[in-house]
Amino acid sequence: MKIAVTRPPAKLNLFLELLGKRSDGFHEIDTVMVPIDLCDELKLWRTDDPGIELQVGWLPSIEIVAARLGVECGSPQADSLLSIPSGESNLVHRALTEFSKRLGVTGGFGCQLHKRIPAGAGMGGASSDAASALLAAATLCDVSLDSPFLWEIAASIGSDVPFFLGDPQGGSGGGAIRAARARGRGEKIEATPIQGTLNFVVVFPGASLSTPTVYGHSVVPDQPLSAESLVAALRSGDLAATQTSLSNRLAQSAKEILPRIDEILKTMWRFGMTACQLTGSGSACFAVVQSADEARHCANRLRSLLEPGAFVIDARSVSLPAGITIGDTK
Ligand SMILES: C[C@](O)(CO)[C@H](O)COP(=O)(O)OP(=O)(O)OC[C@H]1O[C@@H](n2ccc(N)nc2=O)[C@H](O)[C@@H]1O
Ligand SMILES: Nc1ncnc2c1ncn2[C@@H]1O[C@H](COP(=O)(O)OP(=O)(O)OP(=O)(O)O)[C@@H](O)[C@H]1O
Repeated sequence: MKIAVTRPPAKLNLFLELLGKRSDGFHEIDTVMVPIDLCDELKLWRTDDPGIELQVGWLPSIEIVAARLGVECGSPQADSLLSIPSGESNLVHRALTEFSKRLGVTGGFGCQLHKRIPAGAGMGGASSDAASALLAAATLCDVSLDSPFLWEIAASIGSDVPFFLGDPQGGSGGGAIRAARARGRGEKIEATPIQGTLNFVVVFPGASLSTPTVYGHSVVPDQPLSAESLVAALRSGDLAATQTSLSNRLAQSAKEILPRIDEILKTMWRFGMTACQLTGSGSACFAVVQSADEARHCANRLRSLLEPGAFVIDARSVSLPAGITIGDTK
């Protein structure tokens, strides 16, 4: 039996500006996103019976993840942070159902999803899983990875999903999941070259935020900021200019909803991580630091201060082949 194996990456928003409120209830946005080396794990195979069989778990284990977040397994706090749907409300289930319908796939799919990316963190976990499921299903069904209908399905599932399909021109074969600027409601993707690698410290404060709620509380500015200076800094590899061009218009709304975000950012600042901000609609915060060593050092110091009760990692920007590895089970 052929098994597609893939590792959906998380993302960080280095820039996010609100350009206006649309009649469909979404906001017109301008954002720059970077995939990072914090990844879920997804395996997908075809089945004779129609339907989607989805198994979900946490890595390394739900007990270890709960302990780091300082919540008791089985408690309401753990449920709100760690319960991942395995039915139709999982974006992977929705993606595979839509794919099967659009392509007229005979039979169904079996999927094993192991999570590392926190949910409600602004790191695109569910969206990335859905995009990877589409790429894996296309590979198993011999459908080209740059088929326009994959992007249509992705855009219908969520504004962040197309970013994780990768840039068809981005690599040999299926393209690459890499830094990009996204506009519209986030589904219009334009690759943004990064010179070198960015190093991050990421803090998930052990509380999830609802994307619609954060957007709903946000204010569209009269004079929106432009992403151009950040795009130029990324292209030239100018780290200082990148650090001073970070911006996220959703941060104010997220801090009002979850004041712990402001506490985390102030702590990061005090530890010398002055280029720090919220990612996406939160709740996770990140800092851009000088090197991988500094990221490891700062993460270790913050971890000893914040864990249990938060999730602290060092991470780096990545560019990943959208192509999927196909294995065979004996
Ligand atoms: C905050 C970001 O993660 C930044 O990358 C994205 O803009 C949100 O992407 P997402 O989670 O895939 O969002 P969706 O599932 O498409 O939309 C969830 C809800 O967020 C709000 N929303 C989302 C995207 C957008 N451009 N404007 C919005 O106002 C809407 O209330 C929408 O109903
Ligand atoms: N594959 C999935 N992984 C995690 N959560 C999922 C998944 N599918 C659906 N969900 C539900 O979606 C909620 C939001 O998950 P997550 O925050 O990862 O989504 P996202 O919109 O891709 O990311 P962001 O936090 O950037 O908005 C979760 O709390 C969970 O209830």
